[in-house]
Amino acid sequence: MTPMIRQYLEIKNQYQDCILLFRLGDFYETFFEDAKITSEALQITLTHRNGHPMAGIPHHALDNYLKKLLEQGFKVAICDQVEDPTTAKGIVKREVTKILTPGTVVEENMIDENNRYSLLIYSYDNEHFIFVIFDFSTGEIYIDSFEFSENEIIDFISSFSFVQILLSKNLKTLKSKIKNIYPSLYIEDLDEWYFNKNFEDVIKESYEILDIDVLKLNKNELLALGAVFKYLEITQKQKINHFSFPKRFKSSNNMMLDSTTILNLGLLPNQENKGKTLYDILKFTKTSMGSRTLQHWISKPLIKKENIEKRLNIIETFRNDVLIMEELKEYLSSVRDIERISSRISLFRATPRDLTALRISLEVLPYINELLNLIGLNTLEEFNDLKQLLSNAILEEPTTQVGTGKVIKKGFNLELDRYKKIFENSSEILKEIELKEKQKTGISNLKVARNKIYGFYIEVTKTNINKVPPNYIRKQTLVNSERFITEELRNLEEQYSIAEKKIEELEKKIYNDLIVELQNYVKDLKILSSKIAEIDILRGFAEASIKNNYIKPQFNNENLVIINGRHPVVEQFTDNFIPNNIKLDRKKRFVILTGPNMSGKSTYLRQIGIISIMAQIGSYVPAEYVELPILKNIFTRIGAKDDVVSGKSTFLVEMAEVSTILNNADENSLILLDEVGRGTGTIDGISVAWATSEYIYQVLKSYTIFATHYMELTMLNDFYDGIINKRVKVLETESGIIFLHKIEDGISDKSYGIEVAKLAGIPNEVVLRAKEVMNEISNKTAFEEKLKSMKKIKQKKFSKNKNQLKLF
Ligand SMILES: Nc1ncnc2c1ncn2[C@@H]1O[C@H](COP(=O)(O)OP(=O)(O)OP(=O)(O)O)[C@@H](O)[C@H]1O
Repeated sequence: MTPMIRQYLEIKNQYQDCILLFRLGDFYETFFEDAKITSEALQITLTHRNGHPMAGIPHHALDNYLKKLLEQGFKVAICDQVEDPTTAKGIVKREVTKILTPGTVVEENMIDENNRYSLLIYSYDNEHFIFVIFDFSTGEIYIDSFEFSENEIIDFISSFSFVQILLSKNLKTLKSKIKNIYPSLYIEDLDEWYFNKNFEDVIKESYEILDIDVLKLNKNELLALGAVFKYLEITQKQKINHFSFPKRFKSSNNMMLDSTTILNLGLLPNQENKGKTLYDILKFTKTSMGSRTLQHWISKPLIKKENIEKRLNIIETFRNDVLIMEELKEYLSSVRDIERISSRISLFRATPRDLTALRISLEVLPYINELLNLIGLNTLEEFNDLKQLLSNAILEEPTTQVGTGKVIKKGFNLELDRYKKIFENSSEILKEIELKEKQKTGISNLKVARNKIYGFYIEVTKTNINKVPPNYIRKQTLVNSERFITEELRNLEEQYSIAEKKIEELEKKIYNDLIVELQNYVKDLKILSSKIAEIDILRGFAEASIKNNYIKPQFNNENLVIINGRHPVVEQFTDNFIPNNIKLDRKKRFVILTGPNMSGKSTYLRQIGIISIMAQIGSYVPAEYVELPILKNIFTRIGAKDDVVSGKSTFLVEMAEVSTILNNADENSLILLDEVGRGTGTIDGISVAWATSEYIYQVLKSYTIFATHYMELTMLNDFYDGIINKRVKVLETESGIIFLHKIEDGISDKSYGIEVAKLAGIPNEVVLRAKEVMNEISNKTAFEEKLKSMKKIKQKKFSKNKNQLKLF
């Protein structure tokens, strides 16, 4: 075994769960089992060295390959040479300098603008769970305690696109469940010691605070938070200082929408609905910070009137000055991802290009401020010192490689400038020597040049070789020429290589010192980022409101009124969208909506939910007039979906969703129900739907829209004044039915199922036969009898069980 392989094995032994990329010359090599895995994962050649399997990637292409390895769920350790190979005695010293997992990538070329959330789950008893969600690339962190079942945890996971999950080691069954459902998601379990020792110190150091009480977390939450920082310190091999204080999921300032509602209402994009969500419609943002924050805003609408109105008023200000709004858009387009750049500064991972991007971003701030000033909005801090520092220190277009002398600007460090000067007139020196040698030797095509490997040389073509003087020392033979060196060139070379080394050393040191200085600005830069995000989003809301003809909503305690409301997404994809109204108040608060399939019930239902959410994130809304109560929550039960993965039937999923609603909604909630009870037999279905409606109406007193095919439910109106019936208008013509998509008071007289089947292209013979069958089995008198018997059901009085578990 060679000493190098021995060194490799020693290091690999400490990083057994990682693919170890071992720096060897210009390559990162993998050996043994790692080589087999990497060659397959990266589609690179598997070779052999002294009989050992080996596969390598060129060092300059590292990021590219790393990205692929991380996407496939590997943990990667980068092992670098930590001393200069030219001066090393014996084998070069190597150390692991970085461990990467999908949740710890921050490099600009490896990630897109979206958040990269990791989730840590900690439980001391398998009943109480602490969740920490963090984005290492931006420094955001959220924490809270939940009493979830494993299935609820899985639901929670499915509502976020996590890039990595960390679990305390005792959660074995949960780990295998998650692994089964998300085989390519990166999951790691953490030993017990992560959660029991030194948590206070690591948290205090990370936040630079003296007292952890300021975080207002309980002991178990602190343990979980401590584990996150320990994990990051160990993998990143450095202190972690760029996180903001943890926020709670459950906040008195925000509505917490559950994953079902986000999905049902099409609020945020996922693989299937990309381009057709509320986010896509409202995304007029120009900065990455704005786009990410917009997603947060949508998933957590505000519940305090003054906060909502503050946003709406800023939109109004922008709308009043469209020119300023447009100009601001241009400036915002030049603002780069300051939030992530500052994270990278804090982690010593900022590239020279990051610093240029930061400078360019800061340079537009005065222009942005000028505009904000003109319309009376708060201006941003301009960071003049920082801007000056960056502009003095970094070249306009630096290279990515620090140490090449092409990063630090002239004038920033005199010593560096002195060494760089040697190279400045090198081409003239070469020309001088060349001329001198030509004259001396009489070789007219003699060339003097320098390259990285051989240094200075004199090149003479083979035809002139007999004219070469004796002081020329042969260095290299090429096909048509020979290269020589002289004493003079050798001395020069020495000077140059000393200068080159010095430049490398100095530039790296200067750059590093600069980063340390820039770290002082990170906290304030994060505040700047969030302010820019806010301006960016609100400017975008203003633009969206003009482009799509939205109006400013109003708020009150009683009425939910939408006049000529539209579905903001469907209207974009429909030629002639028909607007609709709704008028509810604290008394008339429950709508039973009937109408054929495809007539527009779901669209109507959803548009009421979406308009409420738009209003509460502070956006203008698609309608002619909107007056809303401030909702504390929105619950939805829409569409039938099987949960194949956890083996639950459609009906069970549906009932679980209804149960969450019944346990959590109240008079400040909006409930949207579409076809509850459909997954079971008709009689059961009607009964469950009936009882559910009564409970919501009497006990919860939530604003509710219930779309249904069960005509029987329209009878609820006979029992309760506040339950009203609405239907979708349908035009019957000779050639079939036409959906008018207009919602009006009343009960749908027919379900038009056969007409819809015809529209869908069911063969005519089948349609005709269905009509025959229907005439046989539908018996009008029987239906009327059934309705009468419904009237005999006694009005049930419910009382609320106060001890219900609240999820959010
Ligand atoms: N107000 C409207 N104006 C114009 N077109 C509409 C409107 N509402 C719905 N539509 C069109 O009708 C289609 C069906 O609407 P939707 O899914 O809401 O019907 P539905 O009654 O809920 O049907 P199902 O009961 O089968 O779920 C939509 O995709 C849309 O193209």
